[in-house]
Amino acid sequence: MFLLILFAFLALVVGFWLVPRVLSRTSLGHFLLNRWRFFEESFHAHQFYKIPKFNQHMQENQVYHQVLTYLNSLPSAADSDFVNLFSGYNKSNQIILVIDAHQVFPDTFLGSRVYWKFDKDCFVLKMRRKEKRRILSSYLQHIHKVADEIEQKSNEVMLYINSENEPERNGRWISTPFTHPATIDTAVIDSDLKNKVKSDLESFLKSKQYYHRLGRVWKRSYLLYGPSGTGKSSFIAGMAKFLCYDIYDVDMLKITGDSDLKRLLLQTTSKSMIVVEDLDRYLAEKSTAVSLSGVLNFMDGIISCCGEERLMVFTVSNKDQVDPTVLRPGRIDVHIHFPLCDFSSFKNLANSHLGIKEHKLFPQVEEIFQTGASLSAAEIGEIMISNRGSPTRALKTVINALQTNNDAKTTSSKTGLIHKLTHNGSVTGSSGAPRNLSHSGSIDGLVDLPSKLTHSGSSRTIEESGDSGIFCMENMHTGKELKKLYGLLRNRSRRKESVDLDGGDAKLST
Ligand SMILES: Nc1ncnc2c1ncn2[C@@H]1O[C@H](COP(=O)(O)OP(=O)(O)OP(=O)(O)O)[C@@H](O)[C@H]1O
Ligand SMILES: [Mg+2]
Repeated sequence: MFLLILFAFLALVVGFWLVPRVLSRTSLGHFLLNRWRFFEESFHAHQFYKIPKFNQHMQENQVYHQVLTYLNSLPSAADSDFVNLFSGYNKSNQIILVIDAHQVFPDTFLGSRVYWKFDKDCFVLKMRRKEKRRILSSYLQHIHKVADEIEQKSNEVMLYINSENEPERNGRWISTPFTHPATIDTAVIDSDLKNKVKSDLESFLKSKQYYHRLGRVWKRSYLLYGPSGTGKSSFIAGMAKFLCYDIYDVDMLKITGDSDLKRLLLQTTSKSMIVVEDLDRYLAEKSTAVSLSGVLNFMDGIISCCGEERLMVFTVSNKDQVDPTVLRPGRIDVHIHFPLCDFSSFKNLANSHLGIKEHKLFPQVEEIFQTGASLSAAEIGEIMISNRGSPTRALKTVINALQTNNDAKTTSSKTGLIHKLTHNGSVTGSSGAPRNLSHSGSIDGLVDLPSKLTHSGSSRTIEESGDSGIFCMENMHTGKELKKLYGLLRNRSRRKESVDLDGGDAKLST
């Protein structure tokens, strides 16, 4: 009898305490649970919903994106057999879990169990047929809400670039998190101008009803114009971060024609910025397969209504050389001028780069600016970064570079060709058009139109310095050296062709 009681007691301990614990810690338990679920589920009739990544027009399906965000946040995603671990985009010490393909993710909503299966380009939702009327629509709304909240919290901006046109590829845009550190506030431009841009963007965000009442597409186009290295691209980054919009950076060289450009536009989403940099160069050189009319339709054609709440941003170095039809209101609503540095922007750069508000060399710098010398913020900024350990050396180098720029201008008025020292010490050549002397930065379309200003088209041309490679500014501090180099390069430039480096693609230009 005693043995029987002992045996019964042991059986109870094993049955109620040991077995569940062993099972919950072993893959056997996991296996049995899955089998049980499968068994139980097989008594119900199910409905399946497919959510493909792209629709029939190859546009990204927003529901797919939301489901992905939602599933990644579910505890069942972390518990699945395979999970991808990635480092955080903005915080490298953060680990992000991302679901893996071919896994099944159970979820419970309003007391019903549903299952998600994930394949590379498609999600499949499985739910009991008898429950679909009760939960489907509110479940999808729930996913939308949760995904929206997660995205708003993450504040993450994505950069999309267009790939080559490969028929077997689904969609042409390749995305990566956009982690550019520039903001509108870090741009060294007139602070009034910054505020005007910010309030223009803010009022755009609130204007959906207004645009629709007028029968207009809710979009706004910006033209950023000015010489190379004046901060146009960095400002675009700042605008995207300000709006929390994704950037679609259109590489016109990879587009095979007008209809290809339209297709690309169709594959963009709303709440985004479509960016075309150096538009003037593509149009002038005819280096893209897109025609002028293709560009005009892209900017303001009937197709531009697809995917509202959009900003289009174009950069050019010299807007006077762009066909006026490209610039008409509607195609371009706001013109922002990015001038070369003046003394005031130089002081802002000295403050941000060297941490100095005043210096005994400032009067000398001001004087040389007054003579008409000027360099881009990129050039002056780079000199300051290279010499940040010694503000005096940095200022002296800036003075020398400005002096050289001035000398070059004087010579160019005779020879018609300017050679100037760039930020990294290399020598640039640019067309000899006169540089403007207004440096305040201005915004047309919103306020005054600085149409009287003309700017030299300054494509960044780095001239090879022969055997020794590109000259480096860090090694040169005296005006004598700079002048010697300038003279040497002037002689060389008459004989040699130059290498045009732009966006990393080296291209010979003569
Ligand atoms: N106004 C500015 N304020 C702050 N930094 C600037 C400014 N202009 C240029 N820079 C700095 O110079 C570098 C080049 O700037 P950016 O690429 O934005 O110039 P860009 O006008 O787009 O030149 P490009 O026409 O050659 O593409 C960046 O590192 C940027 O931080
Ligand atoms: Mg740029």
